[in-house]
Amino acid sequence: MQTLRQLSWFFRAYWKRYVIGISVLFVIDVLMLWPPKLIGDTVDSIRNSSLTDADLTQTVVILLVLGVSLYGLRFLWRYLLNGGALILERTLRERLFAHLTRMTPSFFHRKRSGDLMAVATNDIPAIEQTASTGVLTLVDALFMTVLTLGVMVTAIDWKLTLAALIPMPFLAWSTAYYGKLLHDRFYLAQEAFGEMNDHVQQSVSGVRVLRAFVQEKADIEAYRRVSEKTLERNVSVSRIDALFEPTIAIIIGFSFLIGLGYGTYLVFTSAISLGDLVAFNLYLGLLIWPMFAFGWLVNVLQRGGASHKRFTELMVEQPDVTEAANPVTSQIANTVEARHFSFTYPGTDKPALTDISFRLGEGETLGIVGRTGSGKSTLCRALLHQYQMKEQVLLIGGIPIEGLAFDTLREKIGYVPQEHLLFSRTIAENVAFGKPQATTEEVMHALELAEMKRDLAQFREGLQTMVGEKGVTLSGGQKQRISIARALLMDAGILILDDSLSAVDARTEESILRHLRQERADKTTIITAHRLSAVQHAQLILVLDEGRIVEQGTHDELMHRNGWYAEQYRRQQMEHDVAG
Ligand SMILES: Nc1ncnc2c1ncn2[C@@H]1O[C@H](COP(=O)(O)OP(=O)(O)OP(=O)(O)O)[C@@H](O)[C@H]1O
Repeated sequence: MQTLRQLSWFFRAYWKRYVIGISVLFVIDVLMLWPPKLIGDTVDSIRNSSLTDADLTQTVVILLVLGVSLYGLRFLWRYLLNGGALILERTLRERLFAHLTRMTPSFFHRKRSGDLMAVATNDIPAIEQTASTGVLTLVDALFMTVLTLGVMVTAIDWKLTLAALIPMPFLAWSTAYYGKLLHDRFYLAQEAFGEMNDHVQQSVSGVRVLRAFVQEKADIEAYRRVSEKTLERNVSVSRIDALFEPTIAIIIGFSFLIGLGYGTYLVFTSAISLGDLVAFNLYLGLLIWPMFAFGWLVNVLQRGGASHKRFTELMVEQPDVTEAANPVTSQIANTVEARHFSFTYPGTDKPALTDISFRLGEGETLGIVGRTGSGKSTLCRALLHQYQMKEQVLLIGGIPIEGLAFDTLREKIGYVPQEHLLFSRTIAENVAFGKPQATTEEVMHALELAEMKRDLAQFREGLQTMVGEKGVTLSGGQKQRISIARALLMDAGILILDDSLSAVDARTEESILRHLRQERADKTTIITAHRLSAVQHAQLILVLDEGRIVEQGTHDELMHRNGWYAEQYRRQQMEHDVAG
């Protein structure tokens, strides 16, 4: 019941649909009570030899009309109630999707993507079931039981009715008991399904690595284990499922037994007629469906409840970065500043960045270099306000980033992440992702700046070439350059290239950087790189080590300093000369 209460917002929003659907169900239930009485009376007329042709014809006509009416009405409630449940399913899915898109990276680090997908594909339909089967069984079983019992008591015999109901408390107790077990087991089964989903997702996306490391057999074995676990948990759900119906059947059987035994006695003592006994048994037959329906109701509600719990657990998660109450939305300058900025990832003890300070003027380029794991990407992501941090330490256009509207900050910064992600769409759509209204000329220009125009000529369908699963497989360098083109098309005031030139050769890197300098003369650029040639033209280069700035200055200053930068630069030049 709690699940239905939790969905009350939906029933209120679509109340007309539910009021009409439930009214139709009520009418059906009332109509269903007529045939047993008609048949009972006919039996009595046969027994008394008082049945006339006219009576029989009338009964048959009434039964036929009832049959046709029930046919139409049953279609109507199904259309209304099941249609409503499908709307609920869509609404929940849209809410979940919108919620996921608001979440910050730490959420996605904590949650497994396979499990998130399982909630969308497996739990939401279980919730949908509560709004269709759940509502139907609750309302229909309730109406049918009350109405049938009412007729049995008033039109036949109250003592017989009461006697037939003796086994019913057992039914209530057993369904409640099974229901509780089912809720817990179904929750665990859904959890295992999420885990299995996640395994498939990781194996499919990482199939190349799996093969390269000859781990197929080990992975199949690991998958077998999680699939076995899912099976075990689902079987434990099925065990309860399987107990529901036989238990209900036994209890109904007892009711029939009492009805028949005590009913026959009442016929013999002339307390009721034979026709009454026939009608009574037909009414008892009408109660079979509501009894099973109560069982299903408990089943569906418990499954829905367990799934709703999983759904809610995701929906109550709040993004750890929230927008300021009155954020700045106006135009801001392209400057970047850090004032003694330190940062520790949530859930870790060691700071990823410590006491970072620098100032970058409009039109300048900042180079960030350093050993792997020294904090370069963390600094880029911090500038994008992906994590909650101390206030007033990172400023864009002189304004602390936590005071900027999300949209203002995102429009201000173009970002090419280390892990470039292209969508299964055309090259043109991938490039114009952030600016769908871009003209073909603009897209081509961005590709030209990213040194991708020449590669495009290799593809028969040019800009319309599909990328990824359904299209061509691009090289790492090509993907990187399309990602760069995507960011360049945005023409943002600040551009962050996070190790975005690692998969292109030195000459291509050089021309891309030259294009950047020409096109973005008044705009600011931040480049992180392992190949130092990518930052040597920067006005300021920061060398990070274990999250601290250990050297800073221009290329010439750093070469003069003769530290890590100078040593790395000479080594890389030597390697380049040897390779060249
Ligand atoms: N989401 C995260 N949660 C916790 N720690 C993290 C997270 N991301 C990175 N770190 C840690 O923060 C430190 C800096 O990582 P970061 O990715 O910024 O380094 P990097 O200099 O960009 O490395 P690379 O050159 O290999 O890309 C590392 O010790 C890393 O393990």
